[in-house]
Amino acid sequence: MQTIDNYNFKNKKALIRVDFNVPLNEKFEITDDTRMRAAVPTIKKVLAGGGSVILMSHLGRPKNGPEDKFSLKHIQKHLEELLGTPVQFADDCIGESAVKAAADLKPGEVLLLENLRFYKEEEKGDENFAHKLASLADVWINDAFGTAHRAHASTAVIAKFFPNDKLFGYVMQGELESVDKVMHNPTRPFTAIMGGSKVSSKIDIIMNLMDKVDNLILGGGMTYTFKKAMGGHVGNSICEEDKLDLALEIMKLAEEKGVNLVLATDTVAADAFDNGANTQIVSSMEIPDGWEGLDVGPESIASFSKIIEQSKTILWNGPVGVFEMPKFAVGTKAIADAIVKATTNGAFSLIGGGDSVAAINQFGLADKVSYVSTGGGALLEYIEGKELPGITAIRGK
Ligand SMILES: Nc1ncnc2c1ncn2[C@@H]1O[C@H](COP(=O)(O)OP(=O)(O)O)[C@@H](O)[C@H]1O
Ligand SMILES: O=C(OP(=O)(O)O)[C@H](O)COP(=O)(O)O
Repeated sequence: MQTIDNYNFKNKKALIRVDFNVPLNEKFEITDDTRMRAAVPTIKKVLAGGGSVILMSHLGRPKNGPEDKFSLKHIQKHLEELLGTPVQFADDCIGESAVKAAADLKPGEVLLLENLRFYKEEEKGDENFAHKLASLADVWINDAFGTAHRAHASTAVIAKFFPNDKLFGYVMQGELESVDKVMHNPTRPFTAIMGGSKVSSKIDIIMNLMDKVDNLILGGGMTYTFKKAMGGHVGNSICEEDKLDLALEIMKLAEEKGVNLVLATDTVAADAFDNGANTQIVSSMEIPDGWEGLDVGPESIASFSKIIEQSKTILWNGPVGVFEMPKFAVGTKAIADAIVKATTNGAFSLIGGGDSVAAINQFGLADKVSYVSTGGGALLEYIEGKELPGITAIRGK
């Protein structure tokens, strides 16, 4: 199989689908460039091999054609800094300016195309649009893991125009290797920590993990749906009343499959959803009226940490408290610390999902775990066992 490592890029134009969908502030400054930094090795590999690079990406979700706030020109300068080389910019992705800039591109040069989603054909997976993109280059590299769950023109449909010249980039390779290691070949014990606000948004993953993990730690807002289902009193805590039966079903399934399902036993309850709220530590089964659980308590932190530190494979998705407020970030920080400790002792740890990645970055611990995914929705769908169009386009079914 052709890979980015054995492909001969000499004098070839490589069209790389990257996920440069980075957050920008009101001054159009990049507030988190993780996805851009991740793409650098693939770009450098092509350049070092004597090829030229044409980068294409979406940014945000423009709905009505070109709009300055969604223009990729906002990231051009920072990309030049990351690559240490000039980056040309075409103000279109398929029109005359793109065609001319691509045709004039010399080995060693980099061209960034304008936002793909300025054309509705991108999200529609339009074949003619994909063909126009494909005509710009000799080889297509998909390195947009964060967008691999979208069957769009540039992420999937375009593959048919490169039957012998389609490759995964290093981001894709790294993500797939990490998830496969965790999901198909875990060293045991394997512990998954699932947090976040609702059980309904995590149910498919929980079910898929049930056949694979030894320990399943459930934290965050979803805890209270379980506690209520068990006959507890959850006060004002977030709780999905229509998912009580589902919670009981999950507990029963865990028992049948021999999975050690671990829920918080104590909770940091607050009298308001506010960093300045009054707090008290209470049993997760007995949260007083007028109070809501916003973080796990010290007893839960101790039991979660012990399990995590003894694990050899760890998957973490979703904060176990409202970590955006410092007062309720203690549990999530403790999880991160335990994962770092386990990793230092030889465990393989994969962190993914928008908010858990934001949390690990906020704590400055991203480089102390084995792998931090660049995918949010894409990673979750992959862990759920779904087929991702951006992967199938290259690997086949
Ligand atoms: N006890 C809680 N009550 C309310 N919200 C919570 C609680 N614990 C965590 N959350 C919230 O859950 C959100 C993350 O949920 P989710 O999107 O499912 O996670 P991820 O993005 O990591 O997949 C965070 O904004 C966090 O504040
Ligand atoms: O940021 C992204 O996904 P994520 O918010 O799930 O991490 C990707 O760039 C995909 O964007 P989309 O969800 O607008 O298709």
